[in-house]
Amino acid sequence: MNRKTAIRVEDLTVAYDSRLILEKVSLEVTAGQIVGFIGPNGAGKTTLFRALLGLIKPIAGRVTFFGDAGRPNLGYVPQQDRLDPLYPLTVWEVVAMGLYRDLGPWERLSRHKSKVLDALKTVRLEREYRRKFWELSHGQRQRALLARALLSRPEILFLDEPFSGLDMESTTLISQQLTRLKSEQNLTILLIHHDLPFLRGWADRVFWVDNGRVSPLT
Ligand SMILES: Nc1ncnc2c1ncn2[C@@H]1O[C@H](COP(=O)(O)OP(=O)(O)OP(=O)(O)O)[C@@H](O)[C@H]1O
Repeated sequence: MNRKTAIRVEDLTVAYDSRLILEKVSLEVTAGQIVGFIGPNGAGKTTLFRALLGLIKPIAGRVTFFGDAGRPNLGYVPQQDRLDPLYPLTVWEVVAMGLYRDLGPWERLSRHKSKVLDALKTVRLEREYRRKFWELSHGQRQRALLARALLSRPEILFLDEPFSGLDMESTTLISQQLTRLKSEQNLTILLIHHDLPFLRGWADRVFWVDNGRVSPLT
């Protein structure tokens, strides 16, 4: 494996209680690629992402990043329905959370205003920043969550159904931004999406998740 392999998964097995969800999954993701995951509801796509992110402990197997260089900075945009709807934060505050990892203990967020503003501009939300996050449309919220993830400068970005419920305009905006980040910053992007023709046309590779297995479609 060389630096060009962003993620290497070997014989990954994940279970909830005693129920096997993923069984001996092996795959590789090349750095700087957009990789789609598709499969039936409940097949284990989110579980795969959570295991790769280190949020669930697998019962067996190994995940290595960039030739075993330790855990890189991983960005994650979960499905919106898994967020806490009571969050009373503004759009600005939600996006600025992407900076927390970089801030020193006494450093003030206000020093980084321009970074937050740039991130908001990337997803065309610069005029919405004072609004409450939960007052935004679904598509605008998705864009804010992407801006938050990008602000943390991930080396690998995981997106769980980033286009679900989005209109054409937001889908096009987000997919164009992701393609740009891939080309300009060699960002590795993994996403779950249910539209196979779209994935075939846009992603570099597509994996099918079903029956505990993950197999390449393209
Ligand atoms: N925390 C949990 N505890 C127990 N079972 C779980 C947990 N999370 C998910 N599951 C179960 O594991 C299976 C895989 O769920 P997962 O969310 O990974 O599927 P998915 O492919 O992402 O589905 P969808 O396309 O519907 O989002 C499902 O049967 C689900 O009910």
